[in-house]
Amino acid sequence: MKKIAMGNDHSAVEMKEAIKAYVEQKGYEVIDFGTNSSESCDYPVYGEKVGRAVASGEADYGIAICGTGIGIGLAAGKVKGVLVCTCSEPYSARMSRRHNNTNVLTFGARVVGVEMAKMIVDEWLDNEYEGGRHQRRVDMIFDIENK
Ligand SMILES: O=C[C@H](O)[C@H](O)[C@H](O)COP(=O)(O)O
Repeated sequence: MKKIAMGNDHSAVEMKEAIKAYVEQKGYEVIDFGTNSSESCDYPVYGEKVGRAVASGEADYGIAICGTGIGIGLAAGKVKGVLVCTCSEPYSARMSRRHNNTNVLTFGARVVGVEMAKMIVDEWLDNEYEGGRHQRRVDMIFDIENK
């Protein structure tokens, strides 16, 4: 069973619960890094946890949610080996898998509703990386990390 690391800040507890149930229903196991409280907290903590789980291989994919998806995505993307897709519509989610081989998806609980989030998650999880010419470009991104 493929594993998804999930993390979120205080703005996205309800969204996380809805998406967690949705991906479990799709057949994934979820590793939930929290937060599970609506008390104000700092999204970099949870972005890093998701990023590290994916980079280490503990999880196959990561889904991280904050108010906009931006801050938690910036944090997850600082972990070496992580490629983040922050998006608010399904087309970008789809293409980020097919062309960019992203391994962490983020979106904003204050930006999209649950049904749009499910569509984004579907496109992201149900599409495969195409490789080929795209691998050269993805390798170039990782080269930047090593400079
Ligand atoms: O990118 C950051 C996220 O959108 C946070 O969820 C947001 O900044 C939290 O804002 P506040 O502390 O006002 O709830």
